[in-house]
Amino acid sequence: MAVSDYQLIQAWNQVLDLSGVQAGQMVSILTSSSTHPQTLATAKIALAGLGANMVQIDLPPINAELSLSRDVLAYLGTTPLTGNPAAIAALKASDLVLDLMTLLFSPEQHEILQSGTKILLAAEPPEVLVRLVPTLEDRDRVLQAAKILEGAKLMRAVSDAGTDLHLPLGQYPVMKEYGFVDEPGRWDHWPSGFILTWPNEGGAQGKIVLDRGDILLPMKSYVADPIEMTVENGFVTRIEGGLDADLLNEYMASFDDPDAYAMSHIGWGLQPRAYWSTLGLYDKEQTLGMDARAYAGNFLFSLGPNNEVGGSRATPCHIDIPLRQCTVTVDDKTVVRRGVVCKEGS
Ligand SMILES: O=c1ccc(O)c[nH]1
Repeated sequence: MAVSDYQLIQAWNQVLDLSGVQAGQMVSILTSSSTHPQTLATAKIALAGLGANMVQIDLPPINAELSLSRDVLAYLGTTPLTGNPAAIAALKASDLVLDLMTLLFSPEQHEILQSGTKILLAAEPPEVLVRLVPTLEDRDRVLQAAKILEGAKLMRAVSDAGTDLHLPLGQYPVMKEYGFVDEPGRWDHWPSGFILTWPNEGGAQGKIVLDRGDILLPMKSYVADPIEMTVENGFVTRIEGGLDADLLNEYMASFDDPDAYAMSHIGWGLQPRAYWSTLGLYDKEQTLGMDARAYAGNFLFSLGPNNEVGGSRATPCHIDIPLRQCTVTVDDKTVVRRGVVCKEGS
């Protein structure tokens, strides 16, 4: 429901403070046609109140003729920044980029981060931003989980529905999403609150069963009939089930890209203020579904790109699938038991 400008300015103040924004620092606001006007207007007021130096870079939307979905997280890789050296130069010259457009998983994002610039993505609607405004406790929770995941050799996910997934680790770094950018060169997403990494190339093996009620993104649907995925040597080789499986198969086949079936990021949700049920309360185009990705106790796996962590796969097809009721272990620690986050990875 509607958020007052005052409330959203307060939320921006909290996020910018946690992100260490100082008076005089250079902040670029990256926008496009999908940018929410209230999010933009209140960001500018909060930045002015901090005495930050700001510029807005507005870019035309792209990929409309290529993407079957209007969701900005559905079709990745090329972005309105691709091939725009003037805009990239401005962002690299900034201390912080507020990405109200969505650069996720793009080569340009890497280039900008490597210059030391921080990037904070904020594309959910104002009421979700306000409800899930990040806190230091959110960061602590994610950093605790990162301590367990960093250096680990194996993640496993099992469920009564039949999931039994073996995910060797070590090749890729851990990504911590807690909603603000407190170090140079860091990317984060407000709202979030989850931990992720990638399985070793070709290492993921086993079976994933999407049970009734599990979520498909960007479809933004709750699975009605179970979908069974076979994972062999890091790729999903079979997707079987009923109508949901048929819909997913057609959508993924439309990319005509074998990399779309590669295992992408894996991890679990840690955000207590996010809910599995929220997705059902929004029109599909009103949210990216970050509640679904972040709710505490999900096992979130993804298909498609791994360029985010230096891999070679930049497929535009990106599917995020948070599962309920899974038990997730990292080496000998249980981090989620039947959909409930364990304290300290007991
Ligand atoms: O914040 C995000 C959003 C989508 C995704 O796949 C990962 N992290």
